[in-house]
Amino acid sequence: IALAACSPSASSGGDGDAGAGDNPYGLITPGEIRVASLGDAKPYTFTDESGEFTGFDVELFTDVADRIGIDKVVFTGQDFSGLLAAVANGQYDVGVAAIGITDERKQTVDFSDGYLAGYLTVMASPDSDITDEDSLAGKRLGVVQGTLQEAYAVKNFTDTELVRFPDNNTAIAGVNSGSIDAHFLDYEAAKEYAAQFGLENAIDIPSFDAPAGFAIAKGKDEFKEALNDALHDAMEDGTWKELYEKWFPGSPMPDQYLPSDEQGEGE
Ligand SMILES: NC(=O)CC[C@H](NC[C@@]1(O)OC[C@@H](O)[C@@H](O)[C@@H]1O)C(=O)O
Repeated sequence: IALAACSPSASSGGDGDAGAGDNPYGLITPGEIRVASLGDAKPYTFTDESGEFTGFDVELFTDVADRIGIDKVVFTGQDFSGLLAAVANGQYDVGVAAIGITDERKQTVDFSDGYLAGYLTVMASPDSDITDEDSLAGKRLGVVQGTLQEAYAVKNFTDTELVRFPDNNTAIAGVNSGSIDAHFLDYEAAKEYAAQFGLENAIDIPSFDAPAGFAIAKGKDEFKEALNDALHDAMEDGTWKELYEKWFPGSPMPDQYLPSDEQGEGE
C-alpha cells in the first residue's frame, strides 16, 4: 500500500503556518473527509439500492462532519480486516463502521468517544440446536476477519471451528447453504438478516465495554477533539436519539447518549 506521499499535517507544518489555517484537521484533501466504511453492515453502514452509503453510523458521522464545517464526505467500502490499517496509514481520514473501541485497536488508531453500545449476536437457522455458548461446541461458526466477534470467539468458543469470512454477506450465504452452522455478527445487522432469510438470534452477548467510535489516525488531536465536541452536541440536541429511533426501531436504547435531561430515566 503506497503510504500517503506526505501526510497533510507534515506539509502544513507547525502552528502559524498558512497551511494549518486551511487544513486544521490534517485532511488528505482539505475541505473533504474520506471515510473507510462497509457496504454490507446494514443498518449501521451500507449502500442502498442507488449505491449511496447510508445507515445510522453514516448519518451520524455526516451530521458530525457538517457541524465541524466539512460538508463533502466521501464513503468507500472496505473489507473490515483492512479498514483500521488503511486509516492508520493515511489512506482515509476516518473509519466509520460500528468499530468497537478496544485497547488493542488503540495501538493502531485513535478513536473518538463512543457513540453506540450494543450486542454481539450468534445467528443460526431456526432448526439449529444452538441456544447458548456451550451448544457452540463442535459447530462451525462464521466470523468476519478482524472483528471483535473473531477475537471473542477465539478466546471463548475454544471447542468451536471458526470459519473466517471477508464480510457478513458471504458468511450469511454460508449459513443459508449449511456450510457453517451459525454466524457471529452485530445485533442490528443480525436483525436485518433474520428478517431477510428467516434466521434467528441464538445468542446475544453485551459489548458495552467496547462502544463503537470513529477511528482516526494517531496524532490528529485537533480533528479528534472537533469530532468529539460535535458528537456530544449531536447527542445533547437529540440528533443521536432521532437517528437511533430511525435506524434501530424497537431496540433497547442506551441512555448515556441521550440529552442530559433525559438520562437516568427508566429503560
Ligand atoms: N462493522 C463490523 O463488522 C464491526 C463488528 C464489530 N462491531 C462491534 C460493535 O462496535 O458494534 C456496535 C456496538 O454494538 C458495539 O458495542 C460493538 O462493540 C467490531 O467492532 O469488530
